[in-house]
Amino acid sequence: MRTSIATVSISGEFPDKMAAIAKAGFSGVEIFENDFLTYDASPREVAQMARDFGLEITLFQPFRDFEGMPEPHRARAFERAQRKFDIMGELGTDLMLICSNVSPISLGGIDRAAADFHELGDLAAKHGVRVGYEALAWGRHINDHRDAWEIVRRADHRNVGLILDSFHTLSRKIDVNSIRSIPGDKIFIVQLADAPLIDMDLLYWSRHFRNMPGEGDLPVVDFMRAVAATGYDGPLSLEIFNDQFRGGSARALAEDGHRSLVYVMDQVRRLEPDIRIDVPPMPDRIQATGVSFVEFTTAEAEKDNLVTLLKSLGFRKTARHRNRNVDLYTQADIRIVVNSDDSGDSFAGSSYFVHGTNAYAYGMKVENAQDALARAAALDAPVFSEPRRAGETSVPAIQGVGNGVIYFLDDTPALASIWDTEFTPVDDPGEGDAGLKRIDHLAQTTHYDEMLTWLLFYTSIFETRRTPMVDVVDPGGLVRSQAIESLSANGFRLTMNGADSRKTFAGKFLAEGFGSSIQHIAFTTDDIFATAGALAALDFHALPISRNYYDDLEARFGLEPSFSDALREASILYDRDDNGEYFQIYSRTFGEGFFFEIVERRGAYNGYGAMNAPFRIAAQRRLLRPEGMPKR
Ligand SMILES: O=C(O)c1ccc(O)c(O)c1
Ligand SMILES: [Mg+2]
Repeated sequence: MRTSIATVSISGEFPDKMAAIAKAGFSGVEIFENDFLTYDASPREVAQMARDFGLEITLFQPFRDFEGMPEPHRARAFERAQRKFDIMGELGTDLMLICSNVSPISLGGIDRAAADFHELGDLAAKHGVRVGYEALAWGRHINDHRDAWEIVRRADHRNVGLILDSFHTLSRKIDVNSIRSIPGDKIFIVQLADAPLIDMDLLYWSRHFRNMPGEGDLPVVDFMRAVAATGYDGPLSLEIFNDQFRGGSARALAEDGHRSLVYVMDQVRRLEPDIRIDVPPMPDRIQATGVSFVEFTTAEAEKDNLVTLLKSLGFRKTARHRNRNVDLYTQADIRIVVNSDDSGDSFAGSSYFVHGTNAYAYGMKVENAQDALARAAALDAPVFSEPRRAGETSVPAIQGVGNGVIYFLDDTPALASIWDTEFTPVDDPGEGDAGLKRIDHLAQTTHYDEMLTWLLFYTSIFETRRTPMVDVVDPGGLVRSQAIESLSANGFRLTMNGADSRKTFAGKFLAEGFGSSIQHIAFTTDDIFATAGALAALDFHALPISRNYYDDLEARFGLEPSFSDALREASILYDRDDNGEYFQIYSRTFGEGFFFEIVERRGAYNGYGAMNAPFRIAAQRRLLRPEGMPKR
């Protein structure tokens, strides 16, 4: 598979862009003319730079307002083209993109445009180059790839072909199956971009909101299925105009881009088994069935706070690692590993050193851990391993958000028995159970501009879907929240919270913990009131919630006062929708803003209580104030 990306899609100066593009594994690059014009180097130097990075220049673009012009503009357009063809010779690329004319003085007319292209084809042939015609969704006369194809067909020149761009076709909801009847060898290059569904002007949407395939809402896979059916086997090139990306990390953007192309083609191959698709074979998206454990790294001197909190949640120390200063706390199907191993050769130790106490790793339950590793690796996820000591199992693992570790656990004997082979049981009666049953979800906090990266990471590797993004208002700014969840109930659930401002509660966590990581873990109970009672006996201190919240809740849902009193007394938050009910209790925070949540889902409630989040945040912020509560 030849992969390419336009220089506009990546932040930075020309050499930074090229370096990031090459490193992420692309075979080619589209030179966006403005990036070239504003960079102070000759075309030959740029050609050399691309060669040095091992990149083919797949396309030079865009050339604007060419076809259907009245004289003298028409003659000038040909002169301009000739100049660009000369530059292309020096750049060492043979393909130029001509986007459909937007000029108000352009005349229109399919045959006029075809005649212009035929003549341009002759000029291109003299220069040993080819031109491809792309219908901009907002083109003056041509805004549909079917019309662009008709012009190319009538131009009937071997140096003139069609360029397809998923955004222009999909933004106008043009039937992608119309692509299937175009000969593959007349499609000179295919550009791919996705975008979130936003109802706005097409040009503005295209220039500011495009994103990588799989990050948005457009059916890019259907588009590519149709392209694949034509027999097209040229480069797949990303062309992403995005305001946020312009200021993002070149390396991360290039990596996301490469992952998105591999992911698209993997899906196309599964949906079109009879078409040869050149993408490395890999297992299908991995079904995650839950979280088997979460591991905290901490230090001996610091672990008491965490352990006290765990005990107040009804956890009991049930085992200790045979070789290391690592304890296992359990309750029903929940395992919390507390790692204060400071022997110096462990990743846990270095994570503690950088971030302090944090939930740096978790174990994901999958059917086949090796398959999970293979798929993640094929999608460019960093494979994680560290030195093992005698008697320790190597668990397949990758690194994800904030370099945190995701271990894959399945039922093969070595992995299923790890808690027995690596740990020795401890006889600690504990102080009582709180009725917590399993991990409902993990919540990862990231910088807002990393959210798309991690959404793509999770949805491309695992069989998950993302829920719509919700805005959570924190008095210090907006936090955007989106969940990633398995398609089956009781599978894997994770929420991502993206913070822009360090004045938000989530933003403070990022700033003080030095980066993205798990900020909270939610456990399930089957009986929230019984759990609240048990927690009180364990000296657990729930996050206190304001009285105003309960007054509003009662009014909003028409609750019985006795019911809302019971919620208030136990500091339980409540939500309800057509599917069922949701109850939440939060712990107070520890460390740099980490906390636990306990939830009960009744009926088929499938959300995360988003409307309660501002109340939770306000309560957490109140506790952050040194005096606790404002003076009256
Ligand atoms: O927004 C534009 O002008 C523009 C230019 C070139 C392209 O290939 C494209 O898809 C859009
Ligand atoms: Mg384009």
